[in-house]
Amino acid sequence: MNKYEVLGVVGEGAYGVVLKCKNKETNEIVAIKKFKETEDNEIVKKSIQREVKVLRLLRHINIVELKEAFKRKGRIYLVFEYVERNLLEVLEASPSGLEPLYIKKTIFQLLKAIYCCHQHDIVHRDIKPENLLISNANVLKLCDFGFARSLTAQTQDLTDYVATRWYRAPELLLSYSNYDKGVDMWAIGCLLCELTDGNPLFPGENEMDQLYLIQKMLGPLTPSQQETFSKNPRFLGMKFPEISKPETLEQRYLCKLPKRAINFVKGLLKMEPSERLTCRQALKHQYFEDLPEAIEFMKELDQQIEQEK
Ligand SMILES: Oc1ccc(-c2ccc(-c3cc(Nc4ccc(CNC5CC5)cc4)n[nH]3)cc2)c(O)c1
Repeated sequence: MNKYEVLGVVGEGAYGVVLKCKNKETNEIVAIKKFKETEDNEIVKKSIQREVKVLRLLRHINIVELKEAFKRKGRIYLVFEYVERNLLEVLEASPSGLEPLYIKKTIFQLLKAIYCCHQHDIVHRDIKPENLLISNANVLKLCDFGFARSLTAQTQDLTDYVATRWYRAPELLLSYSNYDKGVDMWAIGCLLCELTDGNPLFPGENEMDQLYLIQKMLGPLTPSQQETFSKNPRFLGMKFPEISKPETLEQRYLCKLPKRAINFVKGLLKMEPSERLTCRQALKHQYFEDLPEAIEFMKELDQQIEQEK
């Protein structure tokens, strides 16, 4: 850390802290994640190794770049590119929501980042405004893979999973084992709605309230989700309040989103994970068909699909 000057804190969590730093030799501004635990803690060491392995896999313009990793006095440091702001700050500057074209461009960039993750069988699991960085040129950079997991990983060490509740898919709220790429698609649906009017779609105050708000808009849990709920000791003896006045997505966003955008969100917010749009299907959705960068990307994607055949 001698070659870096600490300029401030940009993020803090159970893991440690993310610092804004300047490289004294090059004057480059970077973000450095400093882990709280030393490498003596074997569980933490394995978790950091997994995080670095994931980060080294994911090289993409819309994913924040890991520049280097080093150890000093038993502590591990990850050096990343620094980006000027996050989407939470952009939202806070526009409390009634963002411009429709800005939303479309931002969501399309996020889908490209998640497509890169999903192609490597990596699920981010914590998509939210704080984890979406926005450069001065409005380039989106997905960050913080602290909760990302490889679907091919044998271990299901999910006890540490405390990602943000408001963007969590029903299957994650009900259990921590059977999740897949659909949890990221759900979060993107929640995010698009929030960018539209500045209000979180499902601001649950606890896990029961979260599940209640979801069902109030999207209908009841699926039979298998209801079975998981009834067997989960965390919810023993609990029942959902009667849903007096359900409000559909259409009712809530009819005057705020065009029909195509509402169809797109409905494709992401399916209660049954297997019915949700995949990232590839989302990228090809009608909602993006008037976006020039989408037309170009579709050509590349179709060529890639042809090559994969
Ligand atoms: O596994 C991991 C762990 C950490 C990261 C990570 C990498 C880079 C960053 C980062 C943050 C950042 N810039 C930034 C972040 C947050 C803000 C919000 N305002 C802050 C509070 C004063 C403003 C700017 N640039 N780069 C943050 C997290 C990562 O991408 C993956």
